Amino acid sequence: TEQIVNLKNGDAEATIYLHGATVTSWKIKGNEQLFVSEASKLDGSSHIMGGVPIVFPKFADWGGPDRPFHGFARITRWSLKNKSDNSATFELVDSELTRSYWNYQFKLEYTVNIDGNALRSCLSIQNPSKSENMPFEILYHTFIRVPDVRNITISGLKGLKYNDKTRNFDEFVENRDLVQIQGMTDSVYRSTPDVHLITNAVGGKTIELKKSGLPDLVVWNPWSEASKTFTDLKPYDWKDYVCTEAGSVVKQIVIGPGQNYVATQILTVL
Ligand SMILES: O=P(O)(O)OC[C@H]1O[C@@H](O)[C@H](O)[C@@H](O)[C@@H]1O
Repeated sequence: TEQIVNLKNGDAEATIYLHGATVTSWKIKGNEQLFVSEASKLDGSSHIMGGVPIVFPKFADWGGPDRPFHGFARITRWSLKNKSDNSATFELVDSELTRSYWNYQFKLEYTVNIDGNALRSCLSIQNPSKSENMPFEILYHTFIRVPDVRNITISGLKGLKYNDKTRNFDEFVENRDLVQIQGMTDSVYRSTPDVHLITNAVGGKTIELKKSGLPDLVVWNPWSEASKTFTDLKPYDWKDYVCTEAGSVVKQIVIGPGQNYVATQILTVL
């Protein structure tokens, strides 16, 4: 059976694993824009450490070791529904396994499309139940490849509240115009604007992250010490990426019977 899907459109290429529907490669003129650790498992035995994993239906811990951290969508094989040269649509529906973690019916439809300098990810989250509301969290766990994480900046966060997981999850207000990564960073910013710019990405370029249906932004980099605690990271990987994770994780989204919710991310190399 097929493990990966390849897309091509002019100068752009992308690869998506059916495992987790994780985009693992996005190249413009041969230049890789995403980071995947060489230590990552790619055989379906764990989530992929890099690319764009999808976090659903819960961000982070959600009750004991039985429930997979960051949800089950990134560790489940999705099915391929449609494919053209430049786009592919994947689907994930509830199963006995997903209901054992989370007892809801659901259908996720995920379309990835490459066009010019843009990678578009569009998720439709559907509640097929006739009677039950469906509460969930959703997040694109994007690993942006960078030459040196110490030189990047992230715009659009000044004045916003965030919870800092490296400091007891306490709440702070961001006072920097441009956020830099100068140590271990694990911040959950809430209600952020729909556009953020990440500077000094591959080739010194700026990446625009545009989101809709995704109010929050998590910024994560483990830095050198914490890196060692991840078996799926190499010791120096932390320098080569920043995670800018567009999501709805502070407040759960609740959709009624028969409703759906659309969450979109567009990354563009400017
Ligand atoms: O190793 P994982 O499960 O992909 O998680 C990586 C990181 O993901 C981030 O989203 C979290 O904020 C971090 O706390 C976490 O360490």
